[in-house]
Amino acid sequence: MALLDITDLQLSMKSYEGETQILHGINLKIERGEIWGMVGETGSGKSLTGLSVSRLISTPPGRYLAGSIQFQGKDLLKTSDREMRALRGRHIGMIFQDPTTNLNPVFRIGTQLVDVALHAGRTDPSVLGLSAGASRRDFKAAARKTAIEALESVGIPDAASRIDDYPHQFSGGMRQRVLIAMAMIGKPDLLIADEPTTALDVSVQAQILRLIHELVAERNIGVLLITHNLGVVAQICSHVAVMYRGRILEAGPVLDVLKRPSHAYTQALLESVPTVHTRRGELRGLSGLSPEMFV
Ligand SMILES: Nc1ncnc2c1ncn2[C@@H]1O[C@H](COP(=O)(O)OP(=O)(O)OP(=O)(O)O)[C@@H](O)[C@H]1O
Repeated sequence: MALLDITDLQLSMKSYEGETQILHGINLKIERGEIWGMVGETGSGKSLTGLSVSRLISTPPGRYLAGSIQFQGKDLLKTSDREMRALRGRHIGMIFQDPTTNLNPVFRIGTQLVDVALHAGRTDPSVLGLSAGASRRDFKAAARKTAIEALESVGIPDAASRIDDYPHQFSGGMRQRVLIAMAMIGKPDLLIADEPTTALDVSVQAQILRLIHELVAERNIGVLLITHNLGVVAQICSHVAVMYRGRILEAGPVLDVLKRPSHAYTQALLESVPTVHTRRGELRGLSGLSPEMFV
């Protein structure tokens, strides 16, 4: 059984203009230990695919027209909201783009991490090293200890005292580490990361990618990494899925797809990446390519 098995996922969204189909039959299988990069131009449906797996799309305006999302054999599209809340934060971790909007500025880092640890602990006390009968006080103490360990595991020095800082006392890279710690606190089996390094400068971006790579190797989890950046994919992904207008055009091991792209769109996408040798005016755009050329 695959860790995550998305089959023929079709999603439409309603807006004031009417209902539009956004995902046109997504198929994707992620096993433990794999880091899947999902690339594609803006609006191709990457984020809505990730949000579907986390079941964070409200229905309405969203509507699933067909398909299933099997997570460890359970169809997430048929899972109750209550069960989904328990899965998120425990079995499915999430990291989103901008750490400034995902950390609450008025609460200490520790308060926010402890909240997440307590949520995961309520679902499964073993995450905090406790049994179900543990007292409230035990839960609180264990959640704080787990929060400090989580900060240490993402490389925050002096975690035991930094945990009482406020978000503004952390740099952008450190805040993103906190969000990774938060996503990993429940010891998830699957991590969904949507543009986790886009807001960071290049050297911090590389550190964060290295950290995600290390966590995957250490904990043998599966990752869906959504990005518009092929450089990020080449750096840490084992596999890649190329999206275009709500469809996956091409998917497979990263070396195969990037070295021998079988699709004209993937080729065009690769050619559009600037290199140090690209001269001004040489950049290739993707405009003018219609989806009919590819599907
Ligand atoms: N709430 C919504 N209601 C209606 N349409 C939406 C909604 N959210 C997204 N869409 C549309 O769905 C399409 C896919 O959006 P999505 O955010 O998944 O793209 P993306 O590939 O992640 O793009 P980006 O790289 O810009 O984040 C877009 O055309 C977008 O306009």
